[in-house]
Amino acid sequence: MASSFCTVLPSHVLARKASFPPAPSEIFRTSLAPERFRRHRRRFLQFSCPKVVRAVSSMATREGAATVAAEGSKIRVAHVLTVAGSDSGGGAGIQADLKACGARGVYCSTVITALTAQNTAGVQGVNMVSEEFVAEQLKSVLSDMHVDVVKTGMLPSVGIVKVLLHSLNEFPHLALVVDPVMVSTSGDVLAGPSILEVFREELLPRADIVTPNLREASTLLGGKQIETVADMHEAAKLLHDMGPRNVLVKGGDLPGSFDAVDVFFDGEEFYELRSARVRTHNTHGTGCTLASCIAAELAKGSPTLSAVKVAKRFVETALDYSKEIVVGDGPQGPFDHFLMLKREMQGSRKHWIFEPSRLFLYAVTDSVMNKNWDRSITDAVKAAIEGGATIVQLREKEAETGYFIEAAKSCLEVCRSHGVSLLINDRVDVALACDADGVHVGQSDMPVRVARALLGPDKIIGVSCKTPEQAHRAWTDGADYIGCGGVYPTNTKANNKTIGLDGLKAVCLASKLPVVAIGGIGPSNAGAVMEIGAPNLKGVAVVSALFDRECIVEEARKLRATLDKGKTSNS
Ligand SMILES: Nc1ncnc2c1ncn2[C@@H]1O[C@H](COP(=O)(O)OP(=O)(O)OP(=O)(O)O)[C@@H](O)[C@H]1O
Ligand SMILES: Cc1ncc(CO)c(N)n1
Ligand SMILES: [Mg+2]
Repeated sequence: MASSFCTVLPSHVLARKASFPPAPSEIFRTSLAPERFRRHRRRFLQFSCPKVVRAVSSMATREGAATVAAEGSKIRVAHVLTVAGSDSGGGAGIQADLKACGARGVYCSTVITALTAQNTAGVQGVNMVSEEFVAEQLKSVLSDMHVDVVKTGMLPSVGIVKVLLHSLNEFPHLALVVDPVMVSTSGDVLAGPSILEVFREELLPRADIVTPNLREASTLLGGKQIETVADMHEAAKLLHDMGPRNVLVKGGDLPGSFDAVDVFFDGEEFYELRSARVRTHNTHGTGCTLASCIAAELAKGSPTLSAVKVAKRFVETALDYSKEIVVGDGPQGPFDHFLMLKREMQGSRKHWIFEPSRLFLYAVTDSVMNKNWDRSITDAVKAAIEGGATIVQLREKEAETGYFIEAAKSCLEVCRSHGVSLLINDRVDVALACDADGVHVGQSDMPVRVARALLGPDKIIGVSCKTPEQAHRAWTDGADYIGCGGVYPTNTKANNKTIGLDGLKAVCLASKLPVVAIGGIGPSNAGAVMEIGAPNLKGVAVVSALFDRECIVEEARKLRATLDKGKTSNS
């Protein structure tokens, strides 16, 4: 059988590799930037079996999907090897590299050159790994794994640099990102002046990009003063003369600068990359993260300047998200690569596992009703909760997005303070923007699987179902509950088929998920609905019976009393 193998490698590697298109029915490797790959995808695919077609099609179209190759039904992922030191504090070095690659969707293997005892106060100790053992780690990884880009951080001795150069010679196709780590921001020496010569003479000429901070650029250039953006241009040019294909002089430490300015030079053009300077002490590991992100983007196939721009934006965003987090008591803290810690630490969000009993009295808001009764969404939600609602869904079909997000945030505060979950109808984007507890989708809204992929594992997803088949699908797609109806006729939804108590019962029996009944339910019939005798029917959802009434609190109390009564008589 003809075997098919295709690899998309960064454009800079393309320059070093064979021509395109490769011959069919032979093992081929080619190297294409994603733009070119997309254009040539058809030609690629005609050589490949259907499984390869599927794997390869998804890889160049999904942003951040770091697949670089398909072989039969197997998919190879973009892969960065970091050769760096460990930071016990977890903010810089190997730990930052792993997190950065993880956050950018790229696999990361590690060759550790040194162990540092380090925290937010500084570096307390360094324990170098022997040259032999660095060589052994390199051999283990490179002899077995398909690495796309090597990224270097702390290289504490000339011997270790030599060992690395030896491996790079054996694998000339590997792209190389050099972060010339020398002194930590706390002022501690991570690699002494003895390494300068081998850096200048051998490592930099091999690099696709080198990313010194101001101090490192100055040291590599024999002590040149770098105090202005103009000096950074000059330094980038002089460093480029040493042989790397591209240079990025980082200005994180540029004195008196309102922006965080980095200067990129590709040998022809200079680019000043500016971002807002985030006011924070949590900048430990920015350099390692930036270089790893660049490596990750190169591994996915980005051109170098794009990789640098994405990496810089990533660092800026992560710093902004983490500006208030506190991890240690020292002057320079780490930041959160996954943009999650702040939310967790604020303590407002409790990660409860979805508890089906929450469906008991499910209040669904309606923008038209609120307008008719001249109420804000927040006031309506407050009243429903006061009356005993156990979960709230915002169903704001007409609301403009900006207004909807603000209203949802305000409702979320109310809900959180009462331990009530808040879901958003249909609008996954709004749920994400305000960090709601989940969404409720209809059969023609965003599919549950897609919503789950966007929202992650711990958000609640409910889906409307009228039939046992839909209920089964909801389960296999990863929903948490189903909304079943309309049980009785209702004016809330035009042309909505009524399924009656029999239809509700059929869906409950077929469903492995908890069910909430909806459609024309109020205090007069809620009892009958709950009496159908399905253990997974956990509650009723109401719209008009609450929100199209003068006093929401009173109506909610009445409903709650009916439901509570049914519960006690059944137990
Ligand atoms: N406060 C800040 N706000 C925004 N961006 C910043 C800030 N500080 C640094 N950066 C950016 O972070 C990246 C890393 O630059 P920096 O000069 O901090 O590297 P570094 O000194 O090698 O970092 P470290 O040694 O702490 O890992 C650059 O793109 C820089 O512009
Ligand atoms: C291990 C290690 N590598 C790099 C840096 C630079 O931030 C650091 N502080 N520690
Ligand atoms: Mg650095």
